[in-house]
Amino acid sequence: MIRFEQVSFRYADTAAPALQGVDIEVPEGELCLVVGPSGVGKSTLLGAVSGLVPHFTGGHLTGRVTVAGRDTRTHRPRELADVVGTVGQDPLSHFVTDTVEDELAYGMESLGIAPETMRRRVEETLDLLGLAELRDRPIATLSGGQQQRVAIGSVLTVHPRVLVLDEPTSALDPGAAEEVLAVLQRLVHDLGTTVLLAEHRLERVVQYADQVILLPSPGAPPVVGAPADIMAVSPVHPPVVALGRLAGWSPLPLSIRDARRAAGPLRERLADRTPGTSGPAAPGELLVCAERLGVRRGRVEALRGVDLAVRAGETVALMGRNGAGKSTLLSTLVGLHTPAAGTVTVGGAVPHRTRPAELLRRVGLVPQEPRDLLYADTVDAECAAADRDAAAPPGTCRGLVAELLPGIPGDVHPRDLSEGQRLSLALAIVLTASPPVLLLDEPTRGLDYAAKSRLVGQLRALAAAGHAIVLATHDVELAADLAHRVVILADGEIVADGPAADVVLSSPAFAPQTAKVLAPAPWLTVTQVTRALEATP
Ligand SMILES: Nc1ncnc2c1ncn2[C@@H]1O[C@H](COP(=O)(O)OP(=O)(O)OP(=O)(O)O)[C@@H](O)[C@H]1O
Ligand SMILES: Nc1ncnc2c1ncn2[C@@H]1O[C@H](COP(=O)(O)OP(=O)(O)OP(=O)(O)O)[C@@H](O)[C@H]1O
Repeated sequence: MIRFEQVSFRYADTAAPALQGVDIEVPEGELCLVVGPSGVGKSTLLGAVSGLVPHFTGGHLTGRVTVAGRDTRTHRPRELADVVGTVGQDPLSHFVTDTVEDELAYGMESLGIAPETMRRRVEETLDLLGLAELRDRPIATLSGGQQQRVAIGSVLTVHPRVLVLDEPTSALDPGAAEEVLAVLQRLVHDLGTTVLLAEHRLERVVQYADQVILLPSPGAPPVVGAPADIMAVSPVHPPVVALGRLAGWSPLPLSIRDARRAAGPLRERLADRTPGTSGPAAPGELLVCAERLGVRRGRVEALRGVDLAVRAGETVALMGRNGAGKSTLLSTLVGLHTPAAGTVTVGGAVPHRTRPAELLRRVGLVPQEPRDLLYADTVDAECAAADRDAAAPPGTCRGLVAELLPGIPGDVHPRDLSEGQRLSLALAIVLTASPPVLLLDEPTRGLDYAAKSRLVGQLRALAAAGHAIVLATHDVELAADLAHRVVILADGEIVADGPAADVVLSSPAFAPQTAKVLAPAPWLTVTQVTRALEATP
């Protein structure tokens, strides 16, 4: 259904090819997963299938890509739209209408599908993706995850034969991610749809894949094979595979269920050991304080009666369903919303009444969309500006970028970075100022496991140095690894607030893979298990 014949591709004005020697075939009715480190070329590969590469990106493509027999070089994306449905990494840039319902219908309208079929499919999709209550909403007022649901829905309604999805679950809460993957699997099984999907959070997807395409390093040809075979050698792999490799399980399990079956001996070896405690060394001064906080966004009561206290040295993960109010809480802490009720202070200042320049010295936010933070023409200029703004020694920001994700060129436009590269840049800019309170909205979108673990290392060091860190995340593995405390928001209210281990272990939705495999023992991460096995008994 999708065929690459000796494909290489180079973006204009770049030295190295983004893709080289790609010779692969995806049969009809398969779910094929594209994996590999950040910036390796996954989005580029997907773009070559939907025709965005090279028609919209420019650059030079050699070899041949065909989809359902159509050559994507001679067919523009519009001429492929009846066969290929695409969801990109940045849904906002793809929306063509204003409201949820119009967006779901748009693709069908442009293909001339009958009105009664359109009505039915819109209703089905609203239910399927939990969007019914939001049907009349302007898309611009939706939360990040709600927007991603609309983007997915808008391609599903068309029933294309091929779906190309670039990190489709990156902004979804764990429950919604599972639902979307169940829907995709049903399309593959029942309708013979072919799905090509790139994803970093392999724990969410690898068990659904028929085939895995691994891009091991930039410009290297892909390695293709059965999921278990590729996971045995892949530099990127989910915690369940890391556990399996550590314990020498064969065959290598990809699902929690298979791992639990193999885990008996490991459980015994761990029986008399305990994971170290993960509290902050000594929680210090109160840096963030919200009391009975209420915030309205348009007609929506986005936060209600929120009490939150965060002290120096603490790392708090904010979790909860899409639209629960996580981003609203973070942006209120940097003064972007005036509370409708209650009080809020950050480092002793009232955010919405404090001048931005003054507030910057107390608190920094890495927004959900890193682009909101970037305005210079090159990575180097962006870094130089960050050093100046923060009065940091020249080179500080560039050094942080290199530490988070090596290999990002200095002379490219931030617009031309991959998703993970752009996020690393935004993180580095905020870390340059090293504010006492650090807020991060979904800080691991687009990051590979190695980049994520370097980020965890840096944030741990900042917490140990007395910074207070609050991060909104759907990444249960990140929360389990990094957070001292987990706070769960539901519909604008706090419904749980406690030590990370207690909160994530008490709910299957928020439990990391290691915990599920080794339950009831309270292990959260592969790192904890590795350390315990290495320690002499
Ligand atoms: N328009 C462009 N112009 C120049 N270089 C580009 C452009 N788009 C992407 N690149 C570069 O091509 C390489 C591959 O990018 P791509 O977005 O395909 O990676 P990716 O594997 O999808 O990354 P991520 O996991 O971070 O989303 C990166 O080094 C990126 O900087
Ligand atoms: N400008 C706006 N006008 C009206 N409602 C809004 C606006 N912005 C956000 N909302 C609503 O406020 C609620 C909280 O949104 P928020 O972005 O804080 O959620 P979130 O927990 O961060 O979600 P996600 O996990 O999807 O990022 C949602 O129901 C959202 O639809």
